[in-house]
Amino acid sequence: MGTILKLPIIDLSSPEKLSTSSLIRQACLDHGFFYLTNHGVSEELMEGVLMESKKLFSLPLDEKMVMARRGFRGYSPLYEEKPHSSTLAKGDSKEMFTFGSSEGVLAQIYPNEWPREELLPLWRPTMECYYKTVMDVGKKLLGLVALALNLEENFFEQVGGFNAQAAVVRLLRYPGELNSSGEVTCGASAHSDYGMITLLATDGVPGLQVCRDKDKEPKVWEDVAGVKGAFVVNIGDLMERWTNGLFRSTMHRVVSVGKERYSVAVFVDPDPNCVVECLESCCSETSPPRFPPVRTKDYFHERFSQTLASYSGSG
Ligand SMILES: O=C(O)CCC(=O)C(=O)O
Ligand SMILES: [Fe+2]
Repeated sequence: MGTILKLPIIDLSSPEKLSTSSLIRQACLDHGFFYLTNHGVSEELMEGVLMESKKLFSLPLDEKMVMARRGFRGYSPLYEEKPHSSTLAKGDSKEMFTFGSSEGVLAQIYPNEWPREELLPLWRPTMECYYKTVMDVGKKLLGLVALALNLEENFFEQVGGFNAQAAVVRLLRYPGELNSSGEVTCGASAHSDYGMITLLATDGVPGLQVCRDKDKEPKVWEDVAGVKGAFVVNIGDLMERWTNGLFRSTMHRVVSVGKERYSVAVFVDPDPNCVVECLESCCSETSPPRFPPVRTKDYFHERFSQTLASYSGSG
């Protein structure tokens, strides 16, 4: 492991909205990563989600394959995802389970897969509770991000950037296998997240690393330590586009440390129909828009079809 990166800590419960939003602005300019504390999701719920996640991944493979991913949601077995940067011939050493809101139009287009109630009775209520609770965090946080960009607090909601039914939760299990040749084994190869913001909870096992300068060779990877009870938050590519590159969607990966690891990533993403266009407040004569407007669903379609084997784009 390399050096540990000291990330800024943002206290979501602070009543000083303006000073919190300026801390967020600085964190997004410098790192694109920060810790979020006092967010209102209880440790009990976070631990409950990790526990239920462990139970799901412990099911026999054929039981998990009944829920195999169609489109965006469901179970993805080991090695299914293979980002461009992957050096592994067989894909990332991780298995995942993705679900979204059970309510609204999107839940009809992309139906959730659930494990059988007889097998895991607490699974669905725990996950649905987590989804709803984290959406409140996402909404509050995006309000502060909007303030950090000198926009109205409800800007992202108004433009469809925040839709409490468009987020997805991804449960991850990294088996932690090590390569006998001494090479780095990636549970998640170097990538940036596609969407707006990601809220990550982990079981405390290390492995997450960021590369602050993706153009520098050789790449410098710094470790992100887990902080108990805190979310690790990072900016995604669509937010980077929105801010004309001002806020950074930082490259990151998960390396194997020889120990099994569980994490839960919540991708707070725009509504599929939301058009993401460089904000005027982030452009000027000397800094013209660097990205053309893009519809979220078209952007995701392109990105997913590059990384997921058998991606069809529909439910
Ligand atoms: O598991 C982690 O710590 C990070 C996962 C991640 O980066 C992702 O799923 O996009
Ligand atoms: Fe990621």
